[in-house]
Amino acid sequence: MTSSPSSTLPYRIGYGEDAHRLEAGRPLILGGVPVPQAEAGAVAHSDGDAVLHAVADALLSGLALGDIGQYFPDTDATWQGLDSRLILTRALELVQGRGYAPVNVALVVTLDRPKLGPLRPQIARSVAALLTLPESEVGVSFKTSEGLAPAHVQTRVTVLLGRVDG
Ligand SMILES: Nc1ccn([C@@H]2O[C@H](COP(=O)(O)O)[C@@H](O)[C@H]2O)c(=O)n1
Ligand SMILES: C[C@@]1(CO)OP(=O)(O)OP(=O)(O)OC[C@H]1O
Repeated sequence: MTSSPSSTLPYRIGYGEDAHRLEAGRPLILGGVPVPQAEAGAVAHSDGDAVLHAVADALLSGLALGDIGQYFPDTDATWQGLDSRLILTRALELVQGRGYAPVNVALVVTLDRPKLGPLRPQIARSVAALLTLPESEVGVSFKTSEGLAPAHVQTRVTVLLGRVDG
């Protein structure tokens, strides 16, 4: 897959984003957490978890390892309905294999409805657990699109990667 020269920098920044169209009658999963109040869910090849896709892309980008579409092509039926927690776990393994680990994560979900505030602790806890980070190192923000993109979910993520000694 994508190869990058080995890095010895103490820290590296990663950035990722993902968007999915929303359609009625589908489940909405964000950060590995089902959103029970959602009237519409993501149209996607996998389970459509825009949070986990963006976090995984942020990890990969921090080390110039490409993006999740290269590792999990949406042309491959193997990944149909894939649990996106596996995508994030794979991205984390790749980063760890290069001698880095996430230090903290900041993510912003843009979604008009429903309100996600009540799920903030669950989403932070779920993402943190997948990254083996304390919950306090995962910042979760929510924004509406102010009606500009009502049938759309988007996530933007920054991650700080730190070199692991030894
Ligand atoms: N799906 C969402 C979107 C936003 N929130 C919270 O609402 C507040 C206002 O959001 P604006 O986009 O209008 O600035 C803010 O506190 C968000 O956390 C939400 O809970 N769920
Ligand atoms: C996850 C993959 C693969 O199932 O598909 P989607 O669920 O459609 O998600 P996206 O973020 O558009 O792209 C990455 C894909 O290759």
